[in-house]
Amino acid sequence: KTVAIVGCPFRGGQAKLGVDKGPIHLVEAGLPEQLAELGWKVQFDGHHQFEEIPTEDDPPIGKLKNPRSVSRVCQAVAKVVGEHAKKGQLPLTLGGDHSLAMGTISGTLEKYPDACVIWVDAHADINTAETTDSGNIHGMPVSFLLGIGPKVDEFSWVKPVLKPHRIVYIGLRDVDQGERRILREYGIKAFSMHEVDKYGIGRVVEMALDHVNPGRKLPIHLSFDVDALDPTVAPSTGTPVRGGLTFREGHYICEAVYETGCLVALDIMEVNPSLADSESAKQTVAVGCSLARSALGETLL
Ligand SMILES: CN[C@](CCCC[B-](O)(O)O)(CCN1CCCCC1)C(=O)O
Ligand SMILES: [Mn+2]
Ligand SMILES: [Mn+2]
Ligand SMILES: [Mn+2]
Repeated sequence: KTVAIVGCPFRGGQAKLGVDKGPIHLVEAGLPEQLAELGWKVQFDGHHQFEEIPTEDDPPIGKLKNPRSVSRVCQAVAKVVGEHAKKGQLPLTLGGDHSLAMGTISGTLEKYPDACVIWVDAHADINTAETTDSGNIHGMPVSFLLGIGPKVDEFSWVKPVLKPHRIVYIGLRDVDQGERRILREYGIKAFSMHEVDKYGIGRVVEMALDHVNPGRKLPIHLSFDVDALDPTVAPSTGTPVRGGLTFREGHYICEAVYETGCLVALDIMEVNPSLADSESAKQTVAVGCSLARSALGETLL
């Protein structure tokens, strides 16, 4: 089986410099070789070069920042991920900020329209053009994929391919008021850190899978934002929030998803190697690599 590494050095969905260097550091840390070690055929045709749209040519649309750049890059990513999936490969997208998931999930659902999404994150990333306060599109990809909120012409290429009952969240602990309303209104299932504490990660993952993939028959797209982990575990990321998943809880999710045999696509997002001292940056990159390995079959015994 082939894993196709899609390196996406992109930071337009948010304001901090450095998250575009995430893919470069993950690859330099040896991720391709580590996956080959696991028995995967690894295809990595170099990081994708996205031509930058100069900021003066990409003024905000309403509150949305860098809209044209985000849209263009995500559309390119959707094509690339879709192509790899159609070739029967498993696309592993390395971010870059989480706005990229608009592209990756669009690509996956083109090949696997029934795929379900497991979204591991401190945040719901479901703000609409109306509810966002930051205008940072990395806080919005899920709303575009669901086709909810006011239409934004720039993003008309994003089709409403995702259904509310086909996504489940694990790790939420920083959800805006507008997002809480949307989660309730659309009946979207979310296991926050409260549920992780209450039931334990094993039960939470089982309940999450039972919700989106009851017979374990549907393909799974796992979109992992490293800020789901506690900042002591993954410090070098743009929007850290205390009270997150332990190293083991994060890896358990990946191991359990792999065990279903349903994984068809994986995103490792929001690794920003420039936000902390080099030790913490290295630690965060190493965690990104080990999460990917666990989701792709690495076991402890
Ligand atoms: C919770 N929503 C935030 C963060 C989105 C994080 C995106 B991710 O990809 O890293 O998950 C924060 C919105 N504001 C809340 C009030 C204080 C300032 C930030 C947003 O900008 O929409
Ligand atoms: Mn490629
Ligand atoms: Mn996110
Ligand atoms: Mn997040």
